[in-house]
Amino acid sequence: MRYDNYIGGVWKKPAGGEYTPNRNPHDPEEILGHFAASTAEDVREAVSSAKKAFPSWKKLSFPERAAYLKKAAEIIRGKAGQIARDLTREEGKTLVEASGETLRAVSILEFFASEAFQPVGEVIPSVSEQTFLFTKREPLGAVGLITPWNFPIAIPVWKMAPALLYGNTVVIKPAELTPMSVYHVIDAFHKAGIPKGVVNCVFGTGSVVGSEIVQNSEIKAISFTGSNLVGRSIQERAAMQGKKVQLELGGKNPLIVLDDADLDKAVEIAISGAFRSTGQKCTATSRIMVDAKVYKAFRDRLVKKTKMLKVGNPLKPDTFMGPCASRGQCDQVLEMIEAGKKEADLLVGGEIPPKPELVRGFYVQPSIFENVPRDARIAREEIFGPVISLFQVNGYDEAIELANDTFFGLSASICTNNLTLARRFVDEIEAGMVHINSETAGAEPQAPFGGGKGSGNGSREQGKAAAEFYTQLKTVYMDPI
Ligand SMILES: NC(=O)c1ccc[n+]([C@@H]2O[C@H](COP(=O)([O-])OP(=O)(O)OC[C@H]3O[C@@H](n4cnc5c(N)ncnc54)[C@H](O)[C@@H]3O)[C@@H](O)[C@H]2O)c1
Ligand SMILES: O=CCCC(=O)C(=O)O
Repeated sequence: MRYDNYIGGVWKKPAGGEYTPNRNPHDPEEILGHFAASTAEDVREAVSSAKKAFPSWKKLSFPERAAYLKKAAEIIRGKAGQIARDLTREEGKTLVEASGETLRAVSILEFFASEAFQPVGEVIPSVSEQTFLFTKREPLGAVGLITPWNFPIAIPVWKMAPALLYGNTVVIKPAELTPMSVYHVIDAFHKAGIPKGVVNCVFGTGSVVGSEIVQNSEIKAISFTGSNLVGRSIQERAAMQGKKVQLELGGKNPLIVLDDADLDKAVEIAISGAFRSTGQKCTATSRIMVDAKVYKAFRDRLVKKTKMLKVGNPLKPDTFMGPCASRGQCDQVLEMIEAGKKEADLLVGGEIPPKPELVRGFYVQPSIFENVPRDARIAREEIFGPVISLFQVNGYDEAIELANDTFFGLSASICTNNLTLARRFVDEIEAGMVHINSETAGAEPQAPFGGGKGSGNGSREQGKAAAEFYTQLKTVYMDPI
């Protein structure tokens, strides 16, 4: 089946008439559908339809706009089973995770719909007793949303929901690898009766569709999640035009295990944080610093549990870890593992799983290295795959110093019962999101999401923080005549 762009409230064929197959990473022979391979002309049409729809969308009340979010949430919930299956088939994460992500998209829509009933702006005391001084938040206009493949429904929704609630119109470009999940979201908004032009979706490549969104002067702001390289180039291009930009980039997230930690719990936290979604989360655990007093006990339990993880077809209920999302991603992970073998000691994994039923898919074993030098590539570069580097440290001070010795600053975790050290960790770790006795991955829609250092540009998504990006403040001095 062919899937077209959604522009001005209708499904439209791409100007060039070209389509790209969407393949299942478990078995790339299986094609989910053919998606529009759009041109810059398609983007310009989408932007002009978003621009046209903006004045009347902006005029609706918050609850009126929120009603469309609520309706779209109901529609997605109603077919969550089918959407999750498609998500697994196009991205490769397990069905359990895909179902969780689909329902998370529903929660995000519901959260932002509920924000319609929260105060926006503030009343400020004026020096004049006559003056009513207040701020209001106004939408920016047509905004461009560029999303990655690793959370193919949650990330698009966590950008669309606040953008729309605060009165912006949207042009979204999903990742080439995972267009189906966004198709389901757009279809839900269409069925919810969203006014024409408020939501527009253009499928296609970053270099054509993404680039046109970035450079189009009618796009007032860009929210981007993806790689560092692309994000920084978007920032540069957008800055030249004075556009607002939000960047969510990579991570190299540390987990510290102190000598008083519950080791079984710490192992669970490490495995879930590092290997779920095949390690393809910006928040995945990738470096683990373990106190020397418990290093051997922790390492042995971690390796034993990792050997027991079931890697395989992500649609099967007993599978723990599916394939990488693409051949390119898999090759990149294998290349980093090969680099690791030269730099450190491999404890487990390190290969393509030797199972005949997996040879067509993009599979790699969950892998753990130890004796990793701190300047090794596997210690410094984002791998975006199921690979852990273990470090033996002497106490908290060495652990925190090593944890902070990275270009990135997205998420971090510590396992300890020591309140004093947990508190120090909160203050001293250079990360946007901090976990005590829970894994580095995971996010709730009502809390701000984002990182510092190389992981972004300081902007935060979700929660009340989302309003900062999708609105501008207007300060009003109101006096009687
Ligand atoms: N911090 C976060 O919240 C977060 C979340 C998910 C993924 N990521 C990061 O994303 C990366 C993996 O995702 P990816 O491979 O999809 O990243 P990517 O940067 O290649 O692509 C992200 C999006 O940008 C588009 N794009 C590519 N080139 C473009 C260009 N020149 N102009 C405009 N758009 C362009 C792509 O088509 C895609 O839609 C990882 O590095 C990961 O850490 C970060
Ligand atoms: O990959 C980035 C998003 C991470 C996330 O949503 C999670 O950890 O749950």
